[in-house]
Amino acid sequence: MSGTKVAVVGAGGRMGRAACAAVEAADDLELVGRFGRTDELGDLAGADVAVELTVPDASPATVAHCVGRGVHVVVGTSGWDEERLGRLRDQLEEAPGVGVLVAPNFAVGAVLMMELARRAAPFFESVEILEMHHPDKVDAPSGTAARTAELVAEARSHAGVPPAPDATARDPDGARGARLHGVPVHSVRLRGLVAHQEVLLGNPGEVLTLRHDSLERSSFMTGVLTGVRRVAEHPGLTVGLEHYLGLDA
Ligand SMILES: NC(=O)C1=CN([C@@H]2O[C@H](COP(=O)(O)OP(=O)(O)OC[C@H]3O[C@@H](n4cnc5c(N)ncnc54)[C@H](OP(=O)(O)O)[C@@H]3O)[C@@H](O)[C@H]2O)C=CC1
Ligand SMILES: O=C(O)C1=N[C@H](C(=O)O)C[C@H](O)C1
Repeated sequence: MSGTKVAVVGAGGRMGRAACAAVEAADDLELVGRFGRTDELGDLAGADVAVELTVPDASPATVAHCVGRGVHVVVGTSGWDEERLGRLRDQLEEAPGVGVLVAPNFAVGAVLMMELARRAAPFFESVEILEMHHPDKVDAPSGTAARTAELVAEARSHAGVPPAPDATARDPDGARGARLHGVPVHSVRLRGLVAHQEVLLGNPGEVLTLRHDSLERSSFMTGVLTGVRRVAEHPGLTVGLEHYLGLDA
């Protein structure tokens, strides 16, 4: 069955294998290429869309190669900070019609958790993020936690919320976690876990906990396929699957 031609880069990895299987199972998509670390990307086997699921060190060059060949890209790899996104935006200006989706998290529940955190953040004195992943993950904090911190910080700044109270005066071992956009982020790596996050929001006398659990990688596949099907309709750079789901209204 032919349809949108899809190549998966990072095809041998945990996510890459799941993405190949999901594309193969979809009647409207055709898996034309599986690329690993040592493969020449070339013309991406004639793909219309590449799904990029590698490692943060390799992702920018891989995506740049695809865009240079006029291939739309759905990027799941973490590590896309503002500097990397800025370089990609510049490249996309020279590639009109090419779409790139950078999705910090493809799970619908995680996208909703981030959106709910953004909305709730201005109503609470304190916000902290706890992200928990399998111990084979190479980067910390997770891309999801980084994006959540950014959204939370933007919402609080826009609403004029003061910094969260914190009397800590001595923390020689960094027990208070990393600070991303001023939001404390705590990373756990534990055998048995897949991908989990809690956003803790506190006020006097109350705590709201927003929690999402990806219990298996199938949780990401609906989002991957949505990205593949829609990326050509969104030329330029889109950050976050919410923009393809109508959640940005
Ligand atoms: N957005 C989302 O919803 C999700 C994002 N992720 C992210 O996706 C990425 C991949 O995760 P995961 O599958 O668990 O990781 P894995 O380590 O299982 O897979 C990464 C794969 O990329 C390959 N690779 C490394 N460099 C290159 C390269 N230059 N070209 C082609 N392939 C390359 C690796 O090959 P080799 O084995 O030879 O090194 C490996 O097969 C991570 O950044 C992770 O954070 C994960 C889950 C969900
Ligand atoms: O490496 C993972 O597993 C995951 N990576 C992404 C991230 O860094 O946020 C998405 C999800 O958390 C799983």
